[in-house]
Amino acid sequence: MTTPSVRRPGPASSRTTPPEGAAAPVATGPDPRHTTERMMDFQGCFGCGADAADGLRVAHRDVTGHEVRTEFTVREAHQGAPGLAHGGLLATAMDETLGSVAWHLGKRCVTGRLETDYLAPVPVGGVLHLRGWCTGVHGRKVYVEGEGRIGGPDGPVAIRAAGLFVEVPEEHFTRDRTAEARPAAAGAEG
Ligand SMILES: CCCCCCCCCC(=O)SCCNC(=O)CCNC(=O)[C@H](O)C(C)(C)COP(=O)(O)OP(=O)(O)OC[C@H]1O[C@@H](n2cnc3c(N)ncnc32)[C@H](O)[C@@H]1OP(=O)(O)O
Repeated sequence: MTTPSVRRPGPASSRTTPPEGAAAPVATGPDPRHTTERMMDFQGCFGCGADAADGLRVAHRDVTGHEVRTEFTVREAHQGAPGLAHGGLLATAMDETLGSVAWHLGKRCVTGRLETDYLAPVPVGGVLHLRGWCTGVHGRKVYVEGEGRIGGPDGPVAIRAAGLFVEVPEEHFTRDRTAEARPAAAGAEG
């Protein structure tokens, strides 16, 4: 008797697949991280920032065209089950990598949607080799896919992902959101 193979579709759903008419990825300007002093000085990112004491310290290794390579070293503090990386943190490392693809294309983006498939556990002490690439651009929407491999850049795939990143103005990061963050008044409609 042959064992039926498990069907593993690609990571992208209809919401993370570029629609008909989407443009091929082309850089439309400099990386917005390098265009203002505020961004150039910013090291607080939980994904990659040197000033984020408890951050993941995802290391950006290489950019080729619309493809980015990073590495995430899994430490004890990143455990979910004993000895293994927490899936949410692996998704964060992937978010960092895929988001960076959009920024390298000159697009100041935030994550609108992130989809992940977990194919193999990632052990503490291991290095996840991540790769993200753009699959298309449609208006403000940047479509990105990625994978993370263990044991080396050509090792087995442990995680796959697809994301939709949405371009926002600089004001998205500078606006005073204090009032929005306050608890809603008692009796107010949600
Ligand atoms: C320092 C640099 C670091 C670089 C790496 C960064 C990695 C980390 C990235 C992050 O963690 S970002 C933080 C997490 N994400 C957020 O906080 C985003 C919160 N959401 C929003 O702010 C807004 O919902 C958003 C800006 C995404 C969209 O709101 P808008 O009012 O600007 O636009 P709109 O809602 O009209 O959506 C624009 C288009 O995107 C589509 N869209 C938005 N969210 C979607 C979604 N979730 N699924 C599918 N489509 C979506 C939407 O349908 C629409 O499509 P069309 O143009 O075809 O009409």
